Amino acid sequence: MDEGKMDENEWRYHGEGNKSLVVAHAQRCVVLRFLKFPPNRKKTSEEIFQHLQNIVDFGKNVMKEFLGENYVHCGEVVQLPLDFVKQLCLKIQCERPESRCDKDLDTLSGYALCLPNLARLQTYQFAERRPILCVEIKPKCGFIPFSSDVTHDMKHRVCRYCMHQHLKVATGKWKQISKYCPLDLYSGNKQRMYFALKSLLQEAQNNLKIFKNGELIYGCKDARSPMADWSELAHHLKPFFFPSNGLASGPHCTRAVIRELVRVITRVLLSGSDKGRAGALRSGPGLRGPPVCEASPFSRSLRCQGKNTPERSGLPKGCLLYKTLQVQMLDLLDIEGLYPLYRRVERYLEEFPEERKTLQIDGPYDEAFYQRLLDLSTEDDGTVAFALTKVQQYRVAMTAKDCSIMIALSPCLQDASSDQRPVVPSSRSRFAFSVSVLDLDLKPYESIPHQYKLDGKIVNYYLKTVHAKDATVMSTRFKESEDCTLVLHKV
Ligand SMILES: O=P(O)(O)O[C@@H]1[C@@H](OP(=O)(O)O)[C@H](OP(=O)(O)O)[C@H](O)[C@H](OP(=O)(O)O)[C@H]1OP(=O)(O)O
Ligand SMILES: Nc1ncnc2c1ncn2[C@@H]1O[C@H](COP(=O)(O)OP(=O)(O)OP(=O)(O)O)[C@@H](O)[C@H]1O
Repeated sequence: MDEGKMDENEWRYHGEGNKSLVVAHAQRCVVLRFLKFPPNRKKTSEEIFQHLQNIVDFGKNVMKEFLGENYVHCGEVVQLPLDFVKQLCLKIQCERPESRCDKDLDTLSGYALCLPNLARLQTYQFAERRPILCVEIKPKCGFIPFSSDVTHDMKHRVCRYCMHQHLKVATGKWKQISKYCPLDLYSGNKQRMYFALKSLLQEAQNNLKIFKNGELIYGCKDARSPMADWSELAHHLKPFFFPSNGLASGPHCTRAVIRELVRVITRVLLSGSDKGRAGALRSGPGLRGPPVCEASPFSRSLRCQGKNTPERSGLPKGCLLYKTLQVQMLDLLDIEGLYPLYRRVERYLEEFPEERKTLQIDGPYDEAFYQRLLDLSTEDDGTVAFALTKVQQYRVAMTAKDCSIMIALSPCLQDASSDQRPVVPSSRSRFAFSVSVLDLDLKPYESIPHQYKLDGKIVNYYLKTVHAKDATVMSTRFKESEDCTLVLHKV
């Protein structure tokens, strides 16, 4: 990229989250990722540069190690002309969802991250002529805490995502409770994974987006977004899954197309070679905690039918979901066990503020930082060193609980080789695919007290309002017979 000759008209708004905003180049397969801040939050250009460089270093030295070279794209920090950034900011403002406009794009430093556009197959530098479908999933935390520091029994039975849903609906963030449960997606059991993916398609919230040729065609910006339209989605997807077949339109076609999509995504999620050092964590967290969440409609429906709980995770060890789960499980103590250790580090820093640098609280995220994450002992010897290791592991785990997985699918031409990229078959076509992870920014040390308070709020709200009315909730969630229909489909 020639930073000297930047033209805002060559870039389009692509998407944003709570902390960054992304624009995509119209022709080339690259994006620029800018940081966002609340208005009046003054950060120097040097601080912003350092923040971005930390993101790159953390990706390179930690996440690539855990998740594997092929899945992680760190990008590089670029310096852009300030005039270009200001014009770009004005140009895209009207496309930003209102709910995200509480923060402004950083137009003062001129720094951004340049990354491959993961909504297209990233092995090519230039946009391919072949159509590309991309599914982005933010799976969230895939396990139930196993720590003995947990004080509410409910946290050992219902996962955080399912509990948090109720608070989110009560506060107006989303309109309705999703049937998605991360434990179903991470189960490795195909039926549970189908159910999880279908639930995401029904109620995408911020957990699912679909792009066609880099354009968002499915996803939900906020609670005011219109209801998801499956027939419109199927219309977009039909040429991918039934390319030369005159499948009639209508509900039958919609169902067939959605089913193909769900099957292909499941296969891709279960694929993968065992590269990366998540294995370094295998002797540690392992598969602990209950295998199902009591609030998941899938497990509830099995119980309704008098069937046993489904089997424990069958995720293949090489797949990205497995590796992500291993990193999430670095949260060995749960926030309840971690918070006192955070307080210990805080007290130490109050006494010796100059030590903040030595403790690598704000980086550098280098090889030494990575090596310390591999110490999985939970025996507290009362030292600051022990507390610090657990705090840093918690931050890394929280990062893995909030990252997104991008799956890019490109139809293979009949009998053509796929340029050595992996291929996934569907019933009427084949796709070359790539899987990547995004949003691997290490969670800040300062967010720990917020996590502690939020955890209490989520559990208390669930206990007070939902669990008390459990019988009612259960009957409403099971009015729709399709919950069971999916379970009964042969895989
Ligand atoms: O706490 P959670 O689980 O609600 O996660 C937050 C996300 O909300 P979600 O529940 O996924 O809708 C939240 O996503 P949204 O802004 O709601 O789309 C952010 O990802 C937030 O991370 P950060 O503070 O921007 O680094 C996330 O905060 P962290 O907890 O990961 O720091
Ligand atoms: N390299 C990329 N290629 C294509 N799209 C991307 C890329 N990076 C980010 N995006 C898109 O931009 C959106 C916002 O990016 P990201 O999730 O990194 O924002 P964030 O503000 O850090 O998120 P959060 O709200 O979780 O803190 C993503 O959901 C994704 O759709």
